Amino acid sequence: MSETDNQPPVITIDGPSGSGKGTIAKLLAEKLGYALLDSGALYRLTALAALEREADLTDDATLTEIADGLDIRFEVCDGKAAALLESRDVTDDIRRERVSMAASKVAAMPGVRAALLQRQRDFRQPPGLVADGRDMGTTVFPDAPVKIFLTASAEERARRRFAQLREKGVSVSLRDLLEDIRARDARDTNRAASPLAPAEDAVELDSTGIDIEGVLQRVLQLVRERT
Ligand SMILES: Nc1ncnc2c1ncn2[C@@H]1O[C@H](COP(=O)(O)OP(=O)(O)OP(=O)(O)O)[C@@H](O)[C@H]1O
Ligand SMILES: Nc1ccn([C@H]2C[C@H](O)[C@@H](COP(=O)(O)O)O2)c(=O)n1
Repeated sequence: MSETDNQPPVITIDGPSGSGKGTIAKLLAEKLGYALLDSGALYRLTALAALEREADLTDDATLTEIADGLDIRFEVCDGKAAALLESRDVTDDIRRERVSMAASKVAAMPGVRAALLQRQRDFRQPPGLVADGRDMGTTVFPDAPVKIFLTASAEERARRRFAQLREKGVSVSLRDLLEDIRARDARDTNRAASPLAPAEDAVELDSTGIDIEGVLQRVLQLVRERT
């Protein structure tokens, strides 16, 4: 496997919300025995901390201070990954819609992104790392040997989220979910700081109509070809 400056290799998986990045990143990390970085969780934790402090979600200086001072940990509890904020298990809280929306605002702040940069790079460890997010291949790990940009149509992503929430017993309208997805896509793509975009050397993979196993097999094929 190619390594830059003797650094452990990184496989980056970027793409819009609901494209399946988190699912594929987790399966791939398990398969390869690599560490896993869910970078979105860092923005969600920052957003939750900001909401709890009733911070102004447009005030970059305040949000940057919150991101800089975040007391967070990731642990595995009963085989499940847990996110802790100030030693409280907030795994479910950071997935709530209010936090999703806040995370997308917080993530647009250049100071917040700068504050979280080194924390993300610190996840790189032997034998390797799978990192999922929006700017893993462009900004956080530009030297990654394998970069994937995973997409799916907005309608398909809304249907996936709808099924996921229905399974959890959460009642939502497909139309509202589609609107939310489009709003988050627009915010993630149009922001000035590290917008959602494929790296020049990323391989784009459209997962519309391909099941999880099918996507995983294509990604594994790419990893084999490029490492
Ligand atoms: N190829 C696929 N076919 C069908 N369902 C899928 C596929 N990939 C993922 N899913 C399902 O879609 C939902 C969203 O997937 P996931 O959370 O991995 O997306 P994501 O890109 O990480 O989203 P976010 O950026 O919002 O965290 C999950 O319920 C997952 O099981
Ligand atoms: N590298 C990243 C990761 C995430 N974000 C933003 C995008 C979302 O609005 C929010 C939560 O991410 P998710 O858990 O849905 O993947 O954080 C980002 O800007 N950069």
